[in-house]
Amino acid sequence: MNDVANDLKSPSSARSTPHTETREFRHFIDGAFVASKSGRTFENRNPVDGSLIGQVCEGGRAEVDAAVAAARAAMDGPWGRMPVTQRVELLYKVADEITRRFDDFLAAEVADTGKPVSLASHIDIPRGAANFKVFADVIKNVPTETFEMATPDGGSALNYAVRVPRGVIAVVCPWNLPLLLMTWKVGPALACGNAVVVKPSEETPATATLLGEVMNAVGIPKGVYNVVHGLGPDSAGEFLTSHRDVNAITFTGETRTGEAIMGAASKGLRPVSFELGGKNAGIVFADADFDAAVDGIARAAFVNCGQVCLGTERVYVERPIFDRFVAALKSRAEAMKPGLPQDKSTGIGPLISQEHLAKVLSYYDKARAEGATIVTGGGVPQMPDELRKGAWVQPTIWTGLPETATVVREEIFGPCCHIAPFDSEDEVVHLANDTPYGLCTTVWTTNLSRGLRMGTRIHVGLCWINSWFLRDLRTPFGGSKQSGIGREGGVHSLEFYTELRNVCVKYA
Ligand SMILES: NC(=O)C1=CN([C@@H]2O[C@H](COP(=O)(O)OP(=O)(O)OC[C@H]3O[C@@H](n4cnc5c(N)ncnc54)[C@H](O)[C@@H]3O)[C@@H](O)[C@H]2O)C=CC1
Ligand SMILES: O=C(O)/C=C/C=C(\O)C(=O)O
Repeated sequence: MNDVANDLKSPSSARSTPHTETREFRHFIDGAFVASKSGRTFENRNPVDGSLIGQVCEGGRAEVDAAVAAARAAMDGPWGRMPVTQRVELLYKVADEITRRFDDFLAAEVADTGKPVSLASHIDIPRGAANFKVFADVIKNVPTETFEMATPDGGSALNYAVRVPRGVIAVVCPWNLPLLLMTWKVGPALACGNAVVVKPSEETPATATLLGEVMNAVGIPKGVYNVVHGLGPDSAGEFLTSHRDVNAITFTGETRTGEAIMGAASKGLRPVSFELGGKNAGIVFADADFDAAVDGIARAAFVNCGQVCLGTERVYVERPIFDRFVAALKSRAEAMKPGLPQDKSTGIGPLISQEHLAKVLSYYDKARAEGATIVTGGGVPQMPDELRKGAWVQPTIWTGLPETATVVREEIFGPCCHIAPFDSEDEVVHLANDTPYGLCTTVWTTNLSRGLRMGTRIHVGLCWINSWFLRDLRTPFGGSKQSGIGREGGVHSLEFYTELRNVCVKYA
């Protein structure tokens, strides 16, 4: 899926699931782990077997106020005056400490999500470290503009731009790639000199909490990185995004949640950066390298149990290879063995929760009711007794549905896809673009001209040709239409996490 951090260490072991110990997940505010004033908590359960991992403190207005105040104080303290070179050194240390504690992060992420160790150890945790290193390098190397001008009195003036941090950034996170997506925001925010208040998903509190230990260990000043746990509406998420002393909000998650957060951000006119839902098309032309295309689409549809916003739930295959492609993808889906995260043979983990399982299964039912041919899957796999309470679901492939069918229109966020045949490039461009979303696409062809054309014709923020989820963190990342607002990555992140101030110096 992603090889950006292949140089980073792989784990030797990971704590096994199911869990026998439980623990408490506290907020991390002003450099200290604290419980909620209200004493309210909610459960964190392991989706592999439904076992209790621990209790999570539910933040209210008091915790959000305290975290935002700590972040503001950090901006007014040594952090706000720290030279960029010193900040960069600290961020390298954060990355190194994540790598040193690789096994702890891996165990925490795997317990929260149930995803296979093989996946989390190659994607989630290495990217958690890389997100700090890359943005430390970006901020160190980025120039700003200067303009010299003549003044009316015959003198001169020098204009130069400086990048200043925005201030306190709210970072609202999803559960599908918890450490990766949280640090994708926290890395550049801190590199740019901001302070953050993170609201992790209620489903995955662990790695954001663990990062608090890392921040203290390497000497990030207190108040620079804060975490408040809680839910969304009428809880920490809403309280944070509507807090008047937050200067900007960055969010990854569902489009409807993005709309709610945008409403909150409009009070006080705070800028937002949103990466939202998708209904991404995978397109396979008859001239594609067949095996590579099957491999790419299998990953795009099923990896992380289909819980990737960049995933492919609509596949269009050129008619001459349609039947062969459907058969090959069916074999790939059926070879994905569900099982314990640490088992090397495990090909697919559970969904994140019983609630999400119910949602995905409701789409499986709708597909059946609307007349789909179920090529494979369509239900829940047989699991051994000790895993029966897990959120397991079968990878599923449908054919035969019209473009108006619910599972062809709506984001499911499960390991499933509908495959339809097409007959021409114009037809497939129309089909791919016929959605309110516009996050990404993956196109498979050996015709170079066609590949280049597709790069301009599909209305998305990200277009992969003969690849999928191949990431260079310097590139612009984000969605078009209802899939997002803004771009992050490389210097584009700086556009969101800093403001450019022009300084005009008049001289004789
Ligand atoms: N990366 C993506 O694009 C993701 C998309 N999803 C989609 O969203 C669906 C629902 O999953 P959720 O985790 O419930 O996503 P969500 O968008 O509701 O939640 C994401 C984050 O936003 C917070 N949040 C929710 N409502 C909020 C509000 N009104 N104000 C401030 N913060 C709020 C949540 O607590 C969580 O931290 C999934 O079934 C999937 O379809 C979910 C996770 C990631
Ligand atoms: O590589 C990234 O930065 C992000 C990848 C995936 C998502 O954004 C997502 O699934 O939400």
